[in-house]
Parts: sequence; C-alpha cells; structure tokens
Amino acid sequence: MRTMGTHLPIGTAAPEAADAGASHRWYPKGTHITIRGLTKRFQDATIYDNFDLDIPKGKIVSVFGPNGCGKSTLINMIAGILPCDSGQILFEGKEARETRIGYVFQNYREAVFPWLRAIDNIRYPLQYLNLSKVEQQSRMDRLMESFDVKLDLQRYPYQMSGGQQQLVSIMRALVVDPEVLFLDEPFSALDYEMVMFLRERLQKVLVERRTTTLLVSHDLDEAVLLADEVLLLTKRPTRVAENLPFDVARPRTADTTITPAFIATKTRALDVFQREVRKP
Ligand SMILES: Nc1ncnc2c1ncn2[C@@H]1O[C@H](COP(=O)(O)OP(=O)(O)OP(=O)(O)O)[C@@H](O)[C@H]1O
Repeated sequence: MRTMGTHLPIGTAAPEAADAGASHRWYPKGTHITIRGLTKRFQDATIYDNFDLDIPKGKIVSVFGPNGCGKSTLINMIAGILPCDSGQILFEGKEARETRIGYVFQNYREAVFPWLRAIDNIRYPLQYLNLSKVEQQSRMDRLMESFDVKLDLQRYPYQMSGGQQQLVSIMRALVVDPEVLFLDEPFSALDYEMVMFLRERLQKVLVERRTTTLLVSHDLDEAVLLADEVLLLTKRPTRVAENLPFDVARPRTADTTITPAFIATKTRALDVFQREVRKP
C-alpha cells in the first residue's frame, strides 16, 4: 500500500512504540510535522545532516531548491517511503504509520492501476478503511462533487489522457481524507489547460479540508501560487535557506501571478535561489 501513499491500518501503533517515544513527542502549537536531527546519505553524498524543520498544520507548503538538493528525498522520508539514517519525524507527536497519508507521484502512468476503471482506482484505498458501505459512498460522492468531474469514470487508464489519469491519482490520494498530502511534481507532464484545472480544484479541496500539504515543484510560479509558505532549500548538505510566507486570498488563479504581492514573493524566492545555485 505504500505506493498508494496510505499507511494502513490507521491508528494501530504498538503501545510500546508509543510509550517509548512519548517523552520526545512534544511539538510546538500549530505545527503538524516536526523534523529533528534528520540525516540522510546516499553512498558518499550527504544530503541532509542534522536537519530540523517544523511544518504548520493545515497549510500548503511548497518545497523549492537547487537541482538535486533533496526535495523528493525529504518528502519521501517524511511520508515514510524512504528511511532516514537518523533523526526523528513526528506528526503531532505520532509516527507516519499512525497518520493518514496521501501521495501523488509525478509519474501517474505508473501510479494508476491499469487493470481498474477510473472509479475503481479512486475507491481502491477505501477497502482498507473500516468504513460502512454508506460512508464509503458518501466519501466518493463528496469527492466527485468537489472536483466536479466531467470525465467518464467507467474508462480504463489507457482510455484517458495524461491529465485525466493524474486527476484520478489525485482523487485516489484524497479519498481517504488524508491528514497530510504529498505531491511530487504532480503537474509537470501535463498540458496547461489541465494544469490550471487541477491547481484550481486541488486548492479548493485542500483549503476546505485544511489538509497539511507538501508540494515539490520545479516551477517557481506554481510553488508560490499554491503555497501558504515557500520552503527554500540550499545546496547539499541541505538546510532551510528561507521560509517565505505567502498569504494572499484564495482562490488563486493565473491573475494572481500579476499582483504586486505575488511578484514580490517570487522575486525574493528567486534571489535566494540564485544566491544558492551560485555558491561553489
Ligand atoms: N536511491 C538513491 N541512490 C543514490 N542516490 C540517490 C538516490 N535517490 C536520490 N539520490 C541522489 O540524491 C540527491 C537528491 O535527490 P532528490 O531526487 O531528492 O533531489 P531533488 O531535489 O528532488 O532533485 P531534482 O531537482 O532533480 O528533482 C540527488 O543527487 C540524487 O541523485
């Protein structure tokens, strides 16, 4: 189930695990994810060395930084897909396996199940939640309504465009009502019309549900547009270069990108980014 981004069964941590970590489970108010002393190496390359970060609850955080600095590595470690060498990552004091997590991969073609119709792809994770049939159906109905889907959900993935497949994979990640959603370059391979549609719908759902979200994007406009906070990373060994708040009203659309607030935040982000990439 890890590839689906859902850690299940939910809330079934062994009691001794919870007790063992209890004294280290304090977290600042308003923070959802606390990362302390995170270290990760690949062969000789140190990606993270004693890295600390607090991620606010119910906010959308975009992760932006130099090529290869470890953006995907970071969200994969937080999501529990990739082990860290040392350090601690807690969700309001809980482990990843005690948290409902959704994950949307860049490569939707490998993420959707080709043998299932769109509707069955989307509802797939529900079988692992302890929900009545009525509750399962109401989850599906709520999701369909939020996304206002025009797509024929009886189709198989091979009968859908790339954008439609990614829509299915986003809806599948959201059907479990995740506490935390991870998106790794979710729109990078899609046409602009679909990107605008998905950005708009996803924003609406995430803000309605107050889902804590971590988005990796190579597109600085997108990173700023969708974010409550833009987390700018340094080159390796990776640290936080700057954390820029962006709190203009939602919904944010293409028109937002020509406002002074957007341009100021993007300019600052670009300055920090360029300073980092020019470092030897
Ligand atoms: N499984 C692995 N084994 C060895 N090296 C790895 C592995 N996964 C990632 N790396 C290396 O670790 C570094 C960080 O990778 P990661 O994909 O997290 O960076 P990123 O910031 O997301 O990259 P990009 O900007 O290219 O998307 C890169 O140099 C990458 O080559």
